[in-house]
Amino acid sequence: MNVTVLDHPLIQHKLTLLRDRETSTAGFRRIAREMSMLMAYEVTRGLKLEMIEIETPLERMEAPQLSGKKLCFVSILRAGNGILEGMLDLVPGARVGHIGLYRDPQTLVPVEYYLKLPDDIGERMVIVVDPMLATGHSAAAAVGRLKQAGAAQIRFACLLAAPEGLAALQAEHGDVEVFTCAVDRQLDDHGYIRPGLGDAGDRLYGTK
Ligand SMILES: O=P(O)(O)OC[C@H]1O[C@H](OP(=O)(O)OP(=O)(O)O)[C@H](O)[C@@H]1O
Ligand SMILES: O=c1cc[nH]c(=O)[nH]1
Ligand SMILES: [Mg+2]
Repeated sequence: MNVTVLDHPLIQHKLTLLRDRETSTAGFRRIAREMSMLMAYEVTRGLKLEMIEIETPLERMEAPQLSGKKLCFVSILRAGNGILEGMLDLVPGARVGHIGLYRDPQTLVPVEYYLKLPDDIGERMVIVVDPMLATGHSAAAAVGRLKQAGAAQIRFACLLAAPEGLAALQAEHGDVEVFTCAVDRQLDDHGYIRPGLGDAGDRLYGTK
């Protein structure tokens, strides 16, 4: 399976803080932002470079810069925004798309309510961000939409994944590389990741 677990000690330490039920809303938001900066560093590791000529204060030299069009983050609203901001701290020139999806609590089927993407998304590397990959239905729906819009090179970055969600995303979109900070044990009967961190949106925005 095309899955990378981000095992950097700082990421793992911060994930433990996020999981802890005692972590406040403000703390959760801050730590998610810190973690996503570290995640962006790992997810962008394979970006291509090209050499350009520059002048230092002392001499001319050839130096590397990122080649091609700027990458595009796509945030799955609303919880995706909790890890988008840290990624933008690290890659401030990135383009950003938004897809609004919520899981129907009874059926766990994602319902789309918003879509706004850059026109030229087909020419960019796309990194979809959402803290949770549970059943995988939201991620698969978002990736399907992006492919319809022409996106060809797609990665998915999350804080936590369930084995069931990874398998579902892989079955539908085997070309998508997934980056996650941990793969947890299982989903429960309500589609929550166990042991998990609870409802990411509610913890980010204090709605429960
Ligand atoms: O893999 P799945 O089973 O589809 O579940 C994961 C989705 O559930 C959460 O969003 P939610 O629907 O709670 O919406 P929110 O971000 O608005 O809180 C989460 O942020 C994912 O988008
Ligand atoms: O555990 C889960 C599953 C889906 N969405 C969440 O926010 N948490
Ligand atoms: Mg939620």
